[in-house]
Amino acid sequence: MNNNRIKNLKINLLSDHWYTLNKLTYDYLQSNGQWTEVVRECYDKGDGAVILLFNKTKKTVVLTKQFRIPTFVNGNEDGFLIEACAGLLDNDLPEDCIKKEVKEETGYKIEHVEKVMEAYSAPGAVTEILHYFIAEYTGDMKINEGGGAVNETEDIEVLEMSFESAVNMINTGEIKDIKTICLLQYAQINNIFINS
Ligand SMILES: Nc1nc2c(ncn2[C@@H]2O[C@H](COP(=O)(O)OP(=O)(O)O[C@H]3O[C@H](CO)[C@@H](O)[C@H](O)[C@@H]3O)[C@@H](O)[C@H]2O)c(=O)[nH]1
Ligand SMILES: [Mg+2]
Repeated sequence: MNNNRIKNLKINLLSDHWYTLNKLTYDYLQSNGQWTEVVRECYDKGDGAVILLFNKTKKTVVLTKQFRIPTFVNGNEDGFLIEACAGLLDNDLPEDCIKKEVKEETGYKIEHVEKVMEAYSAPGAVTEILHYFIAEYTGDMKINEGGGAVNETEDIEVLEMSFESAVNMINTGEIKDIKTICLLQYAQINNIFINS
């Protein structure tokens, strides 16, 4: 951390029941030359990784569907969200984390992943940086049903659909998850079904 426009950073813990919510107080040097005290709440749930699994021959992708309570209390009628497979890093490297999540959530055992970008998920309030990957999958890589880690009470449906329908679901609003939209649009822009 290195920025001569902030000083006196104080961190006060508000909650650490599961992840960590802190209140950060700091002095910020505005562009007009004045120092002002700023208070911001900052939610630290760790960093994560996400992946778009795609099959070039079938022109399909594998996505997941699960209940997401924050969306249920904010306009998502049944609370179920279609997402690219993703997980929290815990203490793993992003590449190791995403291979583990793919196996747990979708049942595919993948060896090769390609990192395509990193991005902050919600920089005004959440610390998370997300590592974005793509990888090819084939039927013979399927080693179990997926569905998520039982001991974490995950209940994940695995969806395989054409890339075209997935992209169309962004337009219809059936896909409304930012990391998933980013990856599908990355795939479109970079023609991954043709080039990679
Ligand atoms: N008991 C309890 N369990 C929790 C809580 N919050 C999360 N969990 C559990 O922690 C596990 C997290 O599962 P992962 O697959 O590792 O993460 P994820 O929820 O899919 O998160 C991914 O998507 C997020 C949303 O887009 C990303 O923010 C995140 O970085 C990651 O990519 C799940 O079993 C979930 O039930 C909580 O407050 N209490
Ligand atoms: Mg997950």
